[in-house]
Amino acid sequence: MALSVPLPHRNHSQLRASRQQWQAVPLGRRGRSCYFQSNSRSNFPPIRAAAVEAPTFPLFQPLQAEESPSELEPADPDFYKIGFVRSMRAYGIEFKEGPEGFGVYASKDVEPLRRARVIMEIPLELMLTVSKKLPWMFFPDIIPIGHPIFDIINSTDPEKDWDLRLACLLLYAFDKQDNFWQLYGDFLPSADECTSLLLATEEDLLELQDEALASTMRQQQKRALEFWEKNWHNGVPLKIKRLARDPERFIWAVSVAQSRCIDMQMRIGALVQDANMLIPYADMLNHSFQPNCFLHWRFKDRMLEVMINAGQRIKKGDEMTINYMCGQKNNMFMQRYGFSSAANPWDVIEFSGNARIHLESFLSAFNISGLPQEYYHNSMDFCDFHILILLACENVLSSTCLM
Ligand SMILES: C[S@@+](CC[C@H](N)C(=O)[O-])C[C@H]1O[C@@H](n2cnc3c(N)ncnc32)[C@H](O)[C@@H]1O
Repeated sequence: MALSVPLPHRNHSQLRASRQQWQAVPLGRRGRSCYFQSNSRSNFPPIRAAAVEAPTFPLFQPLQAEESPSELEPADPDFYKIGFVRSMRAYGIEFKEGPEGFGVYASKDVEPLRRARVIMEIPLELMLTVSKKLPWMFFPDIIPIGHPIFDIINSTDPEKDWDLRLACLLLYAFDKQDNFWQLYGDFLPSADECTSLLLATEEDLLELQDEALASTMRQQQKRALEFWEKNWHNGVPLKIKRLARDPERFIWAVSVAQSRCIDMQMRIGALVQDANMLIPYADMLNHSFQPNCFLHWRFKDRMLEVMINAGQRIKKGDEMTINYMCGQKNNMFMQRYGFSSAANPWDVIEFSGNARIHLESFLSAFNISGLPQEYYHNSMDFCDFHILILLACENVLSSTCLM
């Protein structure tokens, strides 16, 4: 898809206003402190595009400054407590909430080590897991045999409907007495806080100014709505009805599934299965194209570990991040997570003209002493414009250029 980066500028205040209808969904982040009450929920822009106004040539604009630590609020102590009593462990990190929702931050300096270092341990029992292929396997096995939610899950398309299955499991977990997710659900973003475009109104979608993306999202909304209508009709038993009394609740659950699911392999006995997982606490890690952390299974102890990349120096207050999707353009990030990034190295500007930029001038502006051979145009003095745009991204500069 010939999508340019950044995505077109959007008017967030208009978007917020048009999202009010979704606020009826009951779940919301518990213990939201005075900071948020006084600043209102509109601290969460509903849809985040990478775009900022770009009146001048974007190559020479500095990247936007990081969120200032002073805007972050510590997570409610209950957020830790509910996990700690179930053997979730966190080392040298803290969870904080800011205008862009929750994130994970270093609570102390970390010197670079030759080996990766653990910052979170999350027991398998706390995760919600559905195998990717038939026969559907759930872990933990919370659905009793014969429960009608299993028939609903069974009616999904094995190839395409992973998000609907996970949403059903999540809604079931919220309803199950004493299930961990009843407590953890209080810390998930509510419908007006969630950036997923599944929750966007038609007005929001029109403002995307990306007809292909808007049309994909309309189809996804229709698919989720039709699924709810088919399975939550008047005749269903109360134990199904109460899981999602209205379509908004179901579509919210699908958006949580889409924006928080991690695809991993899990091992049950000798069997290794591809699975879709909702992993509490690890799902508070935000995305970066230059992540300082990664996820790692310790099968023996049925633990998922979040680890700091080997050799990484981390300063107290730094955000810990993982890479959600490698090699995907911004339209995919918007579709799945509701944000895009000007720093996405996989999004190139399609440039159809034959303009070239004088290489010497460009290189000296960036203090670069040379480029790999394949980046040069026919003549050694000029370089394609789109290559220069790419090189302006920090990622590419650090990995390809001889600075
Ligand atoms: C897995 S959750 C991460 C935790 C999330 N911040 C929260 O408050 O629950 C993914 C969501 O976080 C937000 N997010 C993560 N990384 C981001 C980034 N680099 N830029 C903007 N939003 C991001 C988006 O709303 C995305 O849908």
